[in-house]
Amino acid sequence: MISITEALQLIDQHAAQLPPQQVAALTAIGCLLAEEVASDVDSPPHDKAMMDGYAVVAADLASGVAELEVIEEITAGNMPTKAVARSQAARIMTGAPIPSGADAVVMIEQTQPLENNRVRIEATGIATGKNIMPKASSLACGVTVLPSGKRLRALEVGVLAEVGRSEVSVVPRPRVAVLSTGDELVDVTEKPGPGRIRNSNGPMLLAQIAAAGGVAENLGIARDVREELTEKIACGLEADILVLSGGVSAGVLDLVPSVLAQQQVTQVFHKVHLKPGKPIWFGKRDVDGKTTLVFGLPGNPVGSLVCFELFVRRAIGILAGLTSNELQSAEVTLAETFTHRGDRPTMFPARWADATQQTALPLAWKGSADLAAMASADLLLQFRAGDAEYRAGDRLAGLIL
Ligand SMILES: Nc1nc2c(c(=O)[nH]1)N[C@H]1C(S)=C(S)[C@@H](COP(=O)(O)OP(=O)(O)OC[C@H]3O[C@@H](n4cnc5c(N)ncnc54)[C@H](O)[C@@H]3O)O[C@H]1N2
Ligand code: MOO
Repeated sequence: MISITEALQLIDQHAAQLPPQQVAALTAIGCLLAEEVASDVDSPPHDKAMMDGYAVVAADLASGVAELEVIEEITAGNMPTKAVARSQAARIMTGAPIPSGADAVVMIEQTQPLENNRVRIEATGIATGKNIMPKASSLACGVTVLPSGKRLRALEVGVLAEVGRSEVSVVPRPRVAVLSTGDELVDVTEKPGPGRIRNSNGPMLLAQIAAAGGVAENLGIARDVREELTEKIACGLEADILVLSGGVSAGVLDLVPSVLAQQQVTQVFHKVHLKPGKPIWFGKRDVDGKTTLVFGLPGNPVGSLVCFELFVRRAIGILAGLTSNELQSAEVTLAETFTHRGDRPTMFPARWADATQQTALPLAWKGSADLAAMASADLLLQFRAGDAEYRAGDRLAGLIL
């Protein structure tokens, strides 16, 4: 059986960044930019008023007081039609182009309208450039605004819009299909009959995929029947990653590994020295230039959750172009003494013990099938194999949920 570290190394070896795709900028939040984006405009496109007021010749305000002739009104979106000469002013709104001849803007609050298109201004410190943003001072046409490799946030979508880009080339979100297997499973909408339980792993995995930046595809439930599994797995192999839940340990109905082998999925590893999640299966299919990574997650809900957070999330990250920095796990401090018993390294649910999320406390937890207790968990703490007493202040690897 391999270790968690070896399993992660194998995933790193077999997962590769997806080829870039042109997508709508609005759908690209969280994606890695796969091109250099340059501006096709100057920003601002003209010397622009930064205040509502009057465009003036600064020299007219040298004494701090002036009465000027108002020659026109310029609103944002319109071009001036007249030049401003000495002793003249143009009424101007924020964002509007500065008329030729004017070299400063006086705020409306420092002015008083007079009869016959005249204005009185009382304002000190009106020098050339006052309240004007020069053309192209934010961005010049042709200049790179976003480098390739930048992760897109909402603000980058704004920058893309400013430079006329509604579509952009990015490393796309991986498509991840989920198939829950097991005769005992009923859909969330059904009341389970005798011997049956609801399929909680399916919806949980779909939600985990979305949270990890993947595009989730629901393949529903497959019975432990070879034909049904074969058909649904074939469908799932169209995705970038296929995640199966259940049927990977050693039960009589655990058909998943053999159905995968039939469909040209090659096993990379089966079973990791880990609790919960030991029976995890990982493989890869390379057919006609199309690669699909396949994870068979243990059916026990916490095993499924943990294996997703440890392994599938990492694979999604690599396909989406995350850097090794972004893939790193956190280190946290144990808040109280804790004795851990077990023969496998264990991902143990814990909650934050302080508001600054520095120290953590393990929860009361009944093991791999106890999903309900997980609802109080903020993170998973990694304890090593073997019985050991940990002290308050000990540093442990933590996986934040
Ligand atoms: N002889 C062995 N038996 C088992 C081993 C082993 O190594 N040798 N490993 C144990 C461990 S650890 C786990 S975890 C489970 C994993 O088994 P499978 O992945 O084959 O999963 P199933 O047997 O189908 O189910 C296990 C458990 O989880 C429940 N389940 C399954 N799917 C769902 C779902 N979608 N939603 C909610 N709950 C689900 C299922 O009813 C079972 O109770 O094997 C141990 N046995
Ligand atoms: O390792 Mo299994 O996932 O306990 O329960």
